[in-house]
Amino acid sequence: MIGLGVMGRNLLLNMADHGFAVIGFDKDTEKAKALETSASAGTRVKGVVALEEMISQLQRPRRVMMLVPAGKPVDDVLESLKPLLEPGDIVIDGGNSHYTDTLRRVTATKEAGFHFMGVGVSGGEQGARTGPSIMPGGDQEAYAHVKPMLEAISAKVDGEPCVAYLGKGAAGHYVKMVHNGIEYAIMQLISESYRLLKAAGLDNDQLHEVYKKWNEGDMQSFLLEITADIFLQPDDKSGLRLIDVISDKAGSKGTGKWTSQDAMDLGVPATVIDTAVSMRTISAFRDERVQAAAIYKEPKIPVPADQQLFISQVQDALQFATIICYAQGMAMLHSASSALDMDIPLPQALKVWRGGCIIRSALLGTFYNAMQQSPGLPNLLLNATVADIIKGKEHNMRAVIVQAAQAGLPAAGFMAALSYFDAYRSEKLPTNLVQAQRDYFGAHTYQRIDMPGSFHTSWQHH
Ligand SMILES: NC(=O)C1=CN([C@@H]2O[C@H](COP(=O)(O)OP(=O)(O)OC[C@H]3O[C@@H](n4cnc5c(N)ncnc54)[C@H](OP(=O)(O)O)[C@@H]3O)[C@@H](O)[C@H]2O)C=CC1
Ligand SMILES: O=C(CO)[C@H](O)[C@H](O)COP(=O)(O)O
Repeated sequence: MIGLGVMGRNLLLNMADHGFAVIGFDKDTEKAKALETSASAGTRVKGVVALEEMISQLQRPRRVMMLVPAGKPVDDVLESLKPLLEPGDIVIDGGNSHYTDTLRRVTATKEAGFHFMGVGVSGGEQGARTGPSIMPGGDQEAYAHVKPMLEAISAKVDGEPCVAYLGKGAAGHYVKMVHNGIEYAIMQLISESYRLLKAAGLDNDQLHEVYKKWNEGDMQSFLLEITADIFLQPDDKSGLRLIDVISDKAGSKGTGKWTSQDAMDLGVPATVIDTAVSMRTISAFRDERVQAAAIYKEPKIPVPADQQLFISQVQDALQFATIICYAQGMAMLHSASSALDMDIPLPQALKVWRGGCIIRSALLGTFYNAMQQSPGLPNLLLNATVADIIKGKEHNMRAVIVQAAQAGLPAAGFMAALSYFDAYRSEKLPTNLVQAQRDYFGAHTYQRIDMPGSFHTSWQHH
């Protein structure tokens, strides 16, 4: 393992726990030593400070994994490995690399004679240590060599490993990118639900109870579970709850933005993901928001007095919108699979996400069944079971948006989800007017509903 940070160190110790003899490389002697001291008793873990020493001790074909920051560090590691590797050796990039970088590296390393695989890993620190969700793609021959180990260290759901071969080329990193886009979107929706519930008067203890209860039902998910926990965390510096002293400026490393950018390139609407990315961006404009808050006062319409009813409406709205996030992400994978020649097995991607990863949720079982029934399904919203859930939540979704809009509470993610739904389920959209406008000013032509072909009109000024 190259890169003994949060993910690399924990994943390596996980491998050791499953009986594999492992070596970790770090330039820093202390970090290399710390790896050995943190290993479980009886495991075979070695920390080294020279890459040559690590490579020379590996069995052939050598299996080298890196978990370093995306971008230049991955290229640097590859450069330093090149003179040390032999034909047939396997290099795995387990980080959040952009899939186009992975494609470039696959080609470059093939010329050098060794295998390069992009493998998405999700689960954070704890998941890496005890069982992450793993998304491999690319070279099938190389995958056969690492499959037993990846299956051993992955999370398990109903005894099945949360790892599967997810397609050609950079499919592993592509699926991980979309996973992160969905992650951004669901986190945004949960944060909006938090804002709405706070406006209805809930304190941190009540918020904890609400999210805990939601997490016990059919909405069960990792993100709801940690959300419930967050409201109870005390702050040792202020004596307040930690959530109340955390700045509202949210950071990001880019995978959500990449998902949105790629959705645009593919021509697949991923509006909740786009909104989540934009909302993180607007969160960074703190100074301007403070100025704007002084100019534009919140409307004086409170959210309704019936707190229990409102909580149940928000619960339904959150589930409705969360389903839309998965539907948009899966529609993207459906399209990318053929457009980018990756042959992504969509049911397998859902199966891999059922455990270990940040977006794991009880809903994944329903989605997996939907995709198993019809693997070519372009959108989860077209599945009958999913449609029944959506129809059951639709009324409350609308009710929450009306109340959020009247109270002046930001709920862009919820609104994006409903707007997408309303457009997707519309047999007729008003975009006939857009076509007329394009032809009017730019002679871009239009199609008619009553006969085939392209038409242009010399539009009259009236
Ligand atoms: N943290 C998370 O929850 C998740 C992270 N990821 C992805 O996994 C990758 C690693 O993330 P994470 O473990 O959190 O990051 P960390 O910053 O914790 O660790 C990165 C490690 O890479 C090492 N490193 C950096 N540059 C080089 C280099 N050129 N050569 C050798 N080693 C290098 C660092 O060493 P040093 O400290 O000495 O510089 C450090 O040990 C990233 O791509 C990240 O996006 C994926 C899933 C979840
Ligand atoms: O890949 C992950 C989880 O699946 C990482 O935690 C990722 O870094 C989160 O993205 P960001 O830092 O942009 O919020």
